[in-house]
Amino acid sequence: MAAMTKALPRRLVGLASLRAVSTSSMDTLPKQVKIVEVGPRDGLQNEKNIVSTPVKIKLIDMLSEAGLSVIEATSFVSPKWVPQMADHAEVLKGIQKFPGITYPVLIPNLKGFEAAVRGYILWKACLRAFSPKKNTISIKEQFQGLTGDLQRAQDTDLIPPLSSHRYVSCVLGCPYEGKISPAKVAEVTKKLYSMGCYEISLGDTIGVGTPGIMKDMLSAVMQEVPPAALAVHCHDTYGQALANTLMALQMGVSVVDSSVAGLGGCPYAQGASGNLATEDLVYMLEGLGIHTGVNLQKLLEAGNFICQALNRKTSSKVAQATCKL
Ligand SMILES: CC(C)(COP(=O)([O-])OP(=O)([O-])OC[C@H]1O[C@@H](n2cnc3c(N)ncnc32)[C@H](O)[C@@H]1OP(=O)([O-])[O-])[C@@H](O)C(=O)NCCC(=O)NCCSC(=O)C[C@@](C)(O)CC(=O)[O-]
Repeated sequence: MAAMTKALPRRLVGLASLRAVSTSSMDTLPKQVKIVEVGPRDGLQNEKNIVSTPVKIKLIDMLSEAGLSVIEATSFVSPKWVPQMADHAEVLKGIQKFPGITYPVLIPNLKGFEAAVRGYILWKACLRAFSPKKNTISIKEQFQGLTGDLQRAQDTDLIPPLSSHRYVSCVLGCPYEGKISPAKVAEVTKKLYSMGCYEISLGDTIGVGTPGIMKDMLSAVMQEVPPAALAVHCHDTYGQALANTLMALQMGVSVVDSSVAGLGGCPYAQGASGNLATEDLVYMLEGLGIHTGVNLQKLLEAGNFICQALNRKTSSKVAQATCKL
């Protein structure tokens, strides 16, 4: 505790007083959590005004300096649908590649993969459920497309089968279908796991879940897939993102997606608001004595930088609280 207090400026030392908590429900928490920072991609993709490439690069560099070990840098998607990500190649070229930090990119199809192989680091793909033209296709059809694309990409020898990280979206509620059965999420997740995905991120894309729904969903998924292969990705539409994430941590998940300043929202999911703010996640984890490797002060600076560039207020409660102190 002393080390953490020393590293924090005075206005953040309130953290230390939160660290003593140890109840039986907290005993199941992981000792270390890997935070996947999705701000530069999931966070910015929803911004109507195009953010300049140098600003994106500076943001990613600041996040790297804050100690985040995984930063989703951009996406190789259709610029027709998501113009904000059209500068993907320039962003990847411009960022400082810090040793030990990975900069995954989101790739929805073979076209994106082919565009990305020139300079990118990790294969990351999402189910194509949110394209306006594709939202009526069945999960079976999506799998047929994904299996074909993944196979063709692997045939190039550029990616090993196990380097695939995937998203399953709308796991706690869907803008088209409403309630989603935990058994269905388990079925889809199991299929991805059996295809060799090393990490499957379960997304509450529209942020409608509550901890009880998260618990039911994860209980079903964990019958099929080990917690070590799971991540959670919570949006904060109803203010439940942190509580839902805590439930997942208590159930053994140790990889969490979040976004600096709580930026974000899916352009194809009506009503979806920002992601869980990374600052709030780090504050909670440090308060619980869970190691993140993130310097909260530097993270707050990165959040401040991007909020100024976007001319908007942060959605992070921690950032709001500390700027008042
Ligand atoms: C879904 C697809 C791939 C279907 O792509 P498609 O099957 O080719 O169909 P399309 O009609 O949408 O294609 C439109 C045009 O885009 C081109 N195109 C197609 N793919 C690419 C590509 N990779 N790079 C560059 N161009 C591309 C394609 O060739 C075509 O060009 P045209 O023939 O009209 O000249 C496409 O519509 C697309 O890229 N849409 C955007 C998808 C996207 O970015 N969604 C948001 C990410 S999901 C998310 O944020 C949720 C998540 C992951 O964070 C977790 C959560 O919260 O749950």
